[in-house]
Amino acid sequence: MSQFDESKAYASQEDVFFDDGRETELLRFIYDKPDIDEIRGSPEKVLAAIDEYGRTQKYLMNVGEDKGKIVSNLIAEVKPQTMVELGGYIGYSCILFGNAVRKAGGKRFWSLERDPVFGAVIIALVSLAGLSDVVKVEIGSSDASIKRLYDSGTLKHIDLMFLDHYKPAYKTDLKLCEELKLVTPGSVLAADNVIKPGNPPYLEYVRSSVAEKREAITKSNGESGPDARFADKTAGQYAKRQGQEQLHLSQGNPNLIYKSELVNSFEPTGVPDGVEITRCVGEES
Ligand SMILES: C[S@@+](CC[C@H](N)C(=O)[O-])C[C@H]1O[C@@H](n2cnc3c(N)ncnc32)[C@H](O)[C@@H]1O
Repeated sequence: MSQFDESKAYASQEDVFFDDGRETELLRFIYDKPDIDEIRGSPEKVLAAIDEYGRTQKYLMNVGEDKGKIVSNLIAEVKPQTMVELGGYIGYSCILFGNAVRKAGGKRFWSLERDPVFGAVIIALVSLAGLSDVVKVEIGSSDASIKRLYDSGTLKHIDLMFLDHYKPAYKTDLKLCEELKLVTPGSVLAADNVIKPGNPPYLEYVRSSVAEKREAITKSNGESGPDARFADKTAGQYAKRQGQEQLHLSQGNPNLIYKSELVNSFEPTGVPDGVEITRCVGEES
């Protein structure tokens, strides 16, 4: 793993680090820039302006340059026709990966974001970056959005999925995608924040054998709340707006065979983190 370049570190993460007005402040920061006309139509310049805000103004919970590069390289390798991200925030990963999907010849990048204000910021910045032809933003809870897009025939298969939303929902949303056959052999998953704050239930699931997953179904207790292994802060991250979270319960498809590896990297602040890259390589009958 390469060293973190401290000169590009974001401001440190505060106790309250999102949903305090900084997301709309970011829009003003970018649109007030004297070179706004040169930023228009350039994904790279929009990303640079977001990074400048994160470094000089306030922390933003973006994937950042280092982990972003891992997923961008994966996009160049997988060449997804359709990529889905769970959790868009202000659109950093959406612009970075939507641009990479377009460059790789892909057709669609879906950003599923629950918060309507964050969703509006994503739409504004995607438009500024000139990516509205490839990127579509779906506002609503990820499980409901996945089902809605599937039911309408809009989303038929996921070639590559970036998971970066409510940590306890990584596993439950993956199982929903398996059940709907959106994730099948050939699909690839990239899960953020598997070190900070960590995601033991998700890592256990994608690293399990088919036999272990079949066995786990027989022991499932049908609870719809977050797994007890998550810290309270992680389990309650969105409690201000959501109250008690309800997770979609699905048996998924335990017969899918995954090959999974951790790639170590850094948060944009320089704090160590990692991305779990999981490839669905087959299905047992
Ligand atoms: C870490 S941020 C995403 C950062 C973004 N991927 C990036 O790197 O630029 C997590 C986002 O997930 C959203 N979110 C949380 N739970 C969600 C859910 N169940 N469905 C959709 N979005 C969700 C939050 O509102 C927040 O904007």
